[in-house]
Amino acid sequence: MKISVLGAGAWGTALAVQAATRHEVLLWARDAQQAQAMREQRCNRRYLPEVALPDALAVDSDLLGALAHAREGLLVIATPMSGLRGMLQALPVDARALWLCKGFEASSGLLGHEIARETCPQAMTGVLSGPSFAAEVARGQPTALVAASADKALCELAVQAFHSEALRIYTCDDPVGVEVGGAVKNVLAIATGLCDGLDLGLNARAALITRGLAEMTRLGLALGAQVETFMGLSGLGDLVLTATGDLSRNRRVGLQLAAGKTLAQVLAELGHVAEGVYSAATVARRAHDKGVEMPITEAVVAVLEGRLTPQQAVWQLMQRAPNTERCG
Ligand SMILES: NC(=O)C1=CN([C@@H]2O[C@H](COP(=O)(O)OP(=O)(O)OC[C@H]3O[C@@H](n4cnc5c(N)ncnc54)[C@H](OP(=O)(O)O)[C@@H]3O)[C@@H](O)[C@H]2O)C=CC1
Ligand SMILES: O=C(CO)COP(=O)(O)O
Repeated sequence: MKISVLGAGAWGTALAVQAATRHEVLLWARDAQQAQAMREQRCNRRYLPEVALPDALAVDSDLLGALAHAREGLLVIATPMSGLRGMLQALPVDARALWLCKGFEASSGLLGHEIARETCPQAMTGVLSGPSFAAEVARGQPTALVAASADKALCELAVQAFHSEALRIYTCDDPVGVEVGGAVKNVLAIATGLCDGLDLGLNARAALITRGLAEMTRLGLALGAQVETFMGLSGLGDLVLTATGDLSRNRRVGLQLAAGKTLAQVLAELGHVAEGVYSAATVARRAHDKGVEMPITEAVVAVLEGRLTPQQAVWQLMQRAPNTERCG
């Protein structure tokens, strides 16, 4: 199959490296100099320096060429959420496209499938998500993902493209739930980073993950998702990975804020996108619009906006009135 991966950050590069062992893959970078450096060095030094690019993987900065390459195959959008709309607008009308980004678009407050409905309603689109640190996928370590779309044929195409000895691709007909899980887990990973950075202990971390999952589920249900999706790879699975794994950029944001750095310092040092930083306020707003309570998310927003210190946010959460445990 011909596949074009649009976006040459850590995740796009990792998936392109994996798929290039079995398919004709082209990796598109928007920066011509970066594309040239990757071709010459056979390595993405900026975003995934530890992994060699296979000879079979083509790298280019010509977007029209990349779209034409996968005309009959699969387009994979691997930009951050902020770049998704632009990519969807560039798609051919009958494209088959999956995006990898996890978040809400900060400017509109929309999820990927809502942006696709606005920009390319005739294309066959969906999302590929789940617990997957790029470096582990690029090294061929066992990973399970979920492809979600209203279009079953697109899910099957994702399986053909990426299912392999190292990567299991499950399919799902609940793109809303899969996208809510991917977006909210990033905010909760910041929360868990804050918690661990303040050395609050393992009990506190388990409580945050569990109550965070309840927040994610509540928002998802209000937006039309299916409850089981939150027990799956894109919900609980990705939440556990990102909240506990130090490879997570979102978790690292929380850890560094707890250590007393400013958000500007943390982002400057990170060198990669941390989607939770850009999605947190939208998650809180969409929850508010639906009358959904998300106290952990609101605490993260307050810390990111500098309205509360990490310690004050913890104090505020612990002062909440006793409540019945509801998991969704
Ligand atoms: N890394 C991971 O393990 C995983 C990441 N994801 C998700 O995938 C998405 C991408 O993450 P990741 O690859 O790690 O990010 P990185 O920070 O590693 O790289 C971002 C890449 O996107 C490019 N880019 C940024 N804005 C645009 C735009 N408007 N148009 C085109 N390209 C753009 C950057 O190019 P330039 O250098 O020119 O700025 C860079 O190549 C995120 O939403 C993330 O949540 C999902 C699963 C796993
Ligand atoms: O989504 C991811 C793993 O599934 C990557 O998480 P971070 O963006 O926090 O690194």
